[in-house]
Amino acid sequence: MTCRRIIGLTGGIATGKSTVSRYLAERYQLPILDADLFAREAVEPGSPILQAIAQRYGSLILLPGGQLNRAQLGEIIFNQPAEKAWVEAQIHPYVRDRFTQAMQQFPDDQSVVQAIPLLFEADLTRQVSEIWVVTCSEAIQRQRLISRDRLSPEQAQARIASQMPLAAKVASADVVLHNDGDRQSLYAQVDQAL
Ligand SMILES: CC(C)(COP(=O)(O)OP(=O)(O)OC[C@H]1O[C@@H](n2cnc3c(N)ncnc32)[C@H](O)[C@@H]1O)[C@@H](O)C(=O)NCCC(=O)NCCS
Ligand SMILES: Nc1ncnc2c1ncn2[C@@H]1O[C@H](COP(=O)(O)OP(=O)(O)OP(=O)(O)O)[C@@H](O)[C@H]1O
Repeated sequence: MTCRRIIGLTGGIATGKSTVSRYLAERYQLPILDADLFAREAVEPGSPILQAIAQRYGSLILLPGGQLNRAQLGEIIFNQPAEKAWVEAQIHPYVRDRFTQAMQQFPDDQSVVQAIPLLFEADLTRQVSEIWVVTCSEAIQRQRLISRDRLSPEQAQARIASQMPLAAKVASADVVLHNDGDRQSLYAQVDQAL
């Protein structure tokens, strides 16, 4: 019998998922598969998905080097739900396939962390064996988002509002990590959960 754990790590935007996954990788040597990285891969220059995006929004959605202008696409999708749905319909199937493919490289008994911001929204909960939700108060979330991504309060609010409410994610979690304090307090909760 294997005692493999496939940890689905999620939470709200800027609540601390990457901080937890970095710690799990460094302290416990757990492999991390990151949906945000796969989603970036999906829109690399030359990819059919980036071509479809440029066709829909015009070439101004591309930077001079041909890369996606992420700030501009963010402005579109976090303010227009129908465009968010269209972009997700392009990118999510690619991300799903990448998870399936990436999992094949691990032996059956290897525990793995899947960091997926939209674990619930994209209905990916069945591919993990337990769900960890990183949460914090909305005031702290907004402040961390504004400082990290240099957003206005309105932009930060639109991004937070575009996700399922954090309380609903917390209610469906197997493990809840409260990230209102310092990093050491967050790491202590991770140690406990493992
Ligand atoms: C809009 C984009 C270009 C903004 O890029 P940017 O570099 O500013 O942010 P980044 O990709 O690092 O994402 C930061 C965070 O935003 C949140 N977020 C990203 N996409 C979404 C979305 N579709 N819905 C809600 N929240 C989202 C997540 O919490 C994520 O961790 C980018 O997020 C994107 O391509 N999103 C659509 C693809 C997607 O759904 N990705 C989520 C993982 S599958
Ligand atoms: N306990 C903490 N104390 C202070 N700063 C923190 C703490 N936890 C996270 N941060 C900072 O808050 C910001 C958001 O954290 P992080 O990038 O880990 O969130 P995330 O959930 O991965 O975000 P996203 O959904 O946007 O990918 C980062 O700048 C990070 O350094």
